[in-house]
Amino acid sequence: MDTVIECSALKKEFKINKRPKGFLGHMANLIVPKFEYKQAVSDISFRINRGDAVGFIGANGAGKSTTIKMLTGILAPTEGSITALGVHPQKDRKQYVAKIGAVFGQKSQLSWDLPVLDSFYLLQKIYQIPDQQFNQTLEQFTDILDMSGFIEQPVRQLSLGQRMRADIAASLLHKPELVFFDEPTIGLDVVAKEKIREFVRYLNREMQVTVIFTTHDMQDIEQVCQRLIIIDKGRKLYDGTVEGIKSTFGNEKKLIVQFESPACVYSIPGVSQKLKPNHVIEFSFSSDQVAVKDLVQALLAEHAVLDISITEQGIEQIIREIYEKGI
Ligand SMILES: Nc1ncnc2c1ncn2[C@@H]1O[C@H](COP(=O)(O)OP(=O)(O)OP(=O)(O)O)[C@@H](O)[C@H]1O
Repeated sequence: MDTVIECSALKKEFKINKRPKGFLGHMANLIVPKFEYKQAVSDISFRINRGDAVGFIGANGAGKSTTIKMLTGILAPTEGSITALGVHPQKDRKQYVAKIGAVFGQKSQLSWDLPVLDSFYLLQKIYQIPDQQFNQTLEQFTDILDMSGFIEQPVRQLSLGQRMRADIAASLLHKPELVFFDEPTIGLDVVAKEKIREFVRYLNREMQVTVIFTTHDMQDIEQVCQRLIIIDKGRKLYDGTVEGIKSTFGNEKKLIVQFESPACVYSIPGVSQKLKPNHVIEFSFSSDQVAVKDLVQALLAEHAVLDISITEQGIEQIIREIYEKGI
């Protein structure tokens, strides 16, 4: 398989100036500055193949942005190695940036006061995109990203959703093979998020662009990515399919039963009970250990039941528990 990114034992340490408090401390710091070291990424290795759509997730401060910055060549790793698209992202920066795209949800690459289209023309010059290719790509993106209504407006007048679509188009005009999306759906409403996901899916599946996607929204992951890398405190916690994480960790089920009258259900092995108002009991169990059918049959045999519903752990809940308890 064609490897697009290979990184090995990546480590990033930030040197932080530790300023003592007060005027004297400030003066002392000028003469003998004191530093401390912050380990943002401790040991991360993975390989990404052409055509992959990889969700790169972790709790706040886990080291996602730092890793993405190393992969895009913005930051140099303290230790470890990266080869991406056959080159060294930092040493061969010029060659590398011509082949990659990066979309940062928190930061626009468009000029605030210029109409969107003018920023696009500027990028055409920077990337030296031939007119015919540029016009064709622009027409295609204007259509798919529904930009015709605002493409001539200055960026500062756009809504967040419009700005994000324009930013995505801007980062793709030079037809990169590999695109990094760093929280592209942050702050968007459900419809706007859906449009972005649809477009990234199209990019990955129809245009075979390799996608690395960081987000805190698990719907992004479920709808866009096949593979998931979870990092925690600068280390890789999980690397596998999205389906795999659901089948491995998503066995927890809840059966919510409303009884006709206050019910006392005997303890059932492997099942925990929580009493709720209106004669409702919530039974929690692992589908590995207890079959739903057996549990329902046992309850119906002994009690008059008004209503039954069952809930499964969604990916959101699975990931929350992994962040809280580890793997
Ligand atoms: N330039 C920097 N100088 C010092 N420390 C930094 C710097 N950049 C990041 N860090 C620290 O490194 C750790 C990892 O930060 P990073 O931004 O990579 O996390 P993240 O997973 O992207 O978090 P979030 O989801 O909140 O964006 C944090 O503790 C952060 O404070």
